[in-house]
Amino acid sequence: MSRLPVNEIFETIQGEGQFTGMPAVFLRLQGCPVGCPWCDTRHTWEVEPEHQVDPERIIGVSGDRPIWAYYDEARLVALLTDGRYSARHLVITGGEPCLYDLTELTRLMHAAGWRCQIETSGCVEVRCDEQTWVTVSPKIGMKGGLTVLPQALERADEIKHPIATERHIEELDALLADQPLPRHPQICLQPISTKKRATQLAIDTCIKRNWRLSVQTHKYLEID
Ligand SMILES: C[S@@+](CC[C@H](N)C(=O)[O-])C[C@H]1O[C@@H](n2cnc3c(N)ncnc32)[C@H](O)[C@@H]1O
Ligand SMILES: Nc1nc2[nH]cc(C(=O)O)c2c(=O)[nH]1
Ligand code: SF4
Ligand SMILES: [Mg+2]
Repeated sequence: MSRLPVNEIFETIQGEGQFTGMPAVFLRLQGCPVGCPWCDTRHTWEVEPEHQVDPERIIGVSGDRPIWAYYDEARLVALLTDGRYSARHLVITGGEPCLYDLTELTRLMHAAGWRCQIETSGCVEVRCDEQTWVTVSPKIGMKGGLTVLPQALERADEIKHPIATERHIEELDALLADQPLPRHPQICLQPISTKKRATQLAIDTCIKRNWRLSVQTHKYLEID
């Protein structure tokens, strides 16, 4: 068992990537050292002792707050499987969820009949059950000084790249040039912050390359 700092747990529709449209429970873990300038969850970056709260406080209420509570795997699995949720798809996101070893949590959730998906930058080693769907959103040259690891790209079931300019596409090409991808991940482009120009560039590039478009549908729908 280990202690995981949890920022929020809420049920919604997966808004991004290949599982777009899937009812899902989101488990957002606190802490991220990567430092993307356009990050839409900056409140998850720091794990500040003064922002620790009681575990009950972070359930079912979604919001951009830097609070977090410790949960161990047994308590999380008990909560997620006690009948309050209809979804059977768990999205583990953050912050950077792979700062933590997710092997036990994903193993227990698969044993309970759920599908697990991890959303990760790929900048730290991915530790999870073999059956887990891993979405790597590679981060290159961000201000935290980390960069995406070959281990994460090799584990990827999906590569979902946030883009705003041609440079982001060139960076992805360079990253994937000699990289083995044994799981043959689908490559998706995701426009940064639903910006019009970024979206048009993503559409044009996806058509040209036969890649997949991932728009953040929850932002258009104004849901969590
Ligand atoms: C908030 S991150 C958390 C998980 C992990 N740290 C990561 O970056 O994959 C979840 C997803 O949102 C994407 N994302 C974050 N901010 C975004 C933005 N402003 N526009 C588009 N995608 C964004 C990330 O690239 C990632 O795919
Ligand atoms: N609906 C919804 N879908 C999402 N897909 C990835 C998200 C994330 O923040 O990791 C996210 C999110 O925050 N909300
Ligand atoms: S890696 Fe993910 S959580 Fe961390 S700063 Fe980048 S988008 Fe935000
Ligand atoms: Mg989000």
